[in-house]
Amino acid sequence: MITSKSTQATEPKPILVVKLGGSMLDQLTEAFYESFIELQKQYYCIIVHGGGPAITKLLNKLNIEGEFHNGLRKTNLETMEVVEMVLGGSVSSQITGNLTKQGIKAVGVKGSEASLLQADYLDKENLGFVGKVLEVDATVLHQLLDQGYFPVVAPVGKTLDHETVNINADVAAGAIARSVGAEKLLFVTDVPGILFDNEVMEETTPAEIEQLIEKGTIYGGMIPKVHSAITALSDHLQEVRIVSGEQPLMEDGSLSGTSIRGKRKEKVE
Ligand SMILES: Nc1ncnc2c1ncn2[C@@H]1O[C@H](COP(=O)(O)OP(=O)(O)O)[C@@H](O)[C@H]1O
Ligand SMILES: CC(=O)N[C@@H](CCC(=O)OP(=O)(O)O)C(=O)O
Repeated sequence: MITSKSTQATEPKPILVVKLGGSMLDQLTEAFYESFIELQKQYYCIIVHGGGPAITKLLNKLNIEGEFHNGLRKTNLETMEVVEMVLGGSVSSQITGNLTKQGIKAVGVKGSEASLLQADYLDKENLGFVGKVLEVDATVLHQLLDQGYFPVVAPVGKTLDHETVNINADVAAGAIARSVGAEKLLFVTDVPGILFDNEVMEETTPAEIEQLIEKGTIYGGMIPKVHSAITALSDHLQEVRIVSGEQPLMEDGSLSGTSIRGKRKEKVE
């Protein structure tokens, strides 16, 4: 006999958005995934994941050339098919599978579905099917959270002409955090925080970050992370953290890595 189990709407809690970097995905331990059990007692949790290395691996296997411009993958139609397959398929399943093992009701959601990530081309001529976020319709996320599910979002978007586009996962995470009114945003990556002279900076500000980028201390994949962090900061979301995926996340999600706080400048993209 088929039995059905309905879920109950849960009590109001703040929202925590966690961006899982592709750099770290294969190294995340069971203890790391287990930490979401505790985190869920305090927060509604949403994961937005990357998967750059997994995309590159499959492109290489298929002998499709990859090319990056300023950290963004040039994406033609053929590449886009692989991006969607990897992010919305294998990577999403890897994460939801690991959460499910912990008894968490994880559900994979593609940003291109349910109007979640409405996008436009960032620079169609030079980058092809790479998107920038125009608008986030977070209804599907709120519905899932209300019903006790844990959304795991793949960073692909849909343009007004109904094409699927590839969105940098840091950018997608920042946009989603702002749209859902998250109280906390964590970027989980392969370094213990923002490094300065080989030391982890415990805290920094948008103004200091701009100087560190100018000096070349912050470069490469850390740039979209800090820019997305700065863009996400608001009266509601007063702190963003960049943390390592090597340890389980702390229960209050705040005890390690680099804390970014402070007012953002008017126009940081
Ligand atoms: N100041 C910095 N501190 C730490 N990491 C930095 C810094 N500047 C650049 N990086 C680079 O950023 C990388 C993390 O970004 P990225 O590779 O895109 O990871 P992810 O896949 O987690 O998004 C680090 O591995 C490091 O090489
Ligand atoms: C436009 C663009 O570059 N998209 C990224 C999407 C995945 C991503 O951002 O993954 P990480 O977080 O692992 O870097 C890409 O194709 O690699």
